[in-house]
Amino acid sequence: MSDVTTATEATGTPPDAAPGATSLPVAPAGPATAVDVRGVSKVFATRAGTVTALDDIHLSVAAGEFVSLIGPSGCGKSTLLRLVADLDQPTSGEIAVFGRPPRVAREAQDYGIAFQQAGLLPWRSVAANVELPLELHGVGRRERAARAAELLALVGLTEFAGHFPHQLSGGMQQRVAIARSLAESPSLLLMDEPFGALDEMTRERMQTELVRLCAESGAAVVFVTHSIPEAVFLSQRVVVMSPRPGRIAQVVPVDLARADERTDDLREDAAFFAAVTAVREALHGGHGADVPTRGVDVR
Ligand SMILES: Nc1ncnc2c1ncn2[C@@H]1O[C@H](COP(=O)(O)OP(=O)(O)OP(=O)(O)O)[C@@H](O)[C@H]1O
Repeated sequence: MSDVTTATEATGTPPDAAPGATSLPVAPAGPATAVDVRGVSKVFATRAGTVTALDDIHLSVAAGEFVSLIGPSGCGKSTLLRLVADLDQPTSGEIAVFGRPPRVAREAQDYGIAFQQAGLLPWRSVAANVELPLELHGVGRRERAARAAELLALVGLTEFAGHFPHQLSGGMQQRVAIARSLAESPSLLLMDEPFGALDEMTRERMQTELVRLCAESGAAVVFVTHSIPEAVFLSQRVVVMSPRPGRIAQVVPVDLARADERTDDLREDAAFFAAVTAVREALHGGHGADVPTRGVDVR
């Protein structure tokens, strides 16, 4: 059974921005629920038969809330995110993004996307890739350039603005994709293992920056990860999924510091370790943390 009854009670208004932080436009006020998934199932037809990737998923993500999805490889995390992003359709059930069907939300560009594959346009420079969503929305050249410069500084790629994607490492390309997803200060970010290709130090820095940016801009985030500490550091709730057919096994609330106070010190905190343990136990279905779970990084 899906443990989602607490979903809509989630935190609403994000806290005030940290002093001295880079200022970003605040997402426009909208419906209190960013993502509403009701009884969603997804069955894929393959040559070998059917694969039930998701079974009766119920999940609500409040505006401004950070929710991570974690679970063993193949449990349907990416599929769920793709359905929310309107990259595929559910077999049954309903999804709403800020109260609208995913297709309408996609056309209105209600959300930014950063997926595993960076998906950059190879013929455009790094800066031009970051500017693309702004260009599509008719933002003027000067404003686009200023925004791209700000975002590239944020992801540590200022010196590479004029480079082309093939001249960057996989991790650097991923950072460009993250910068692009933030370009329009979306009210919702859909992120599928966006930090998977980064080295540990860059990854932690990006986590800290992301949590700060989201607190500041009021964006809700649905974040797929294989890392328990990453999920705990970033999230207000961690949704633990069970192996195929993907179901929500448990929703673990993370009661740590306010989002804009989640600094690196938190990673050493007893409350942080307690939350990591709670997620680990949920993943193992109460069987203890020494049972390996395929595809989940417990470090
Ligand atoms: N287009 C597709 N056609 C057929 N089966 C698919 C398709 N996409 C996903 N699946 C299957 O659906 C299940 C869920 O896949 P999904 O990629 O969502 O899992 P995941 O939890 O994101 O996995 P991982 O952690 O390894 O990235 C898997 O069994 C996968 O093989």
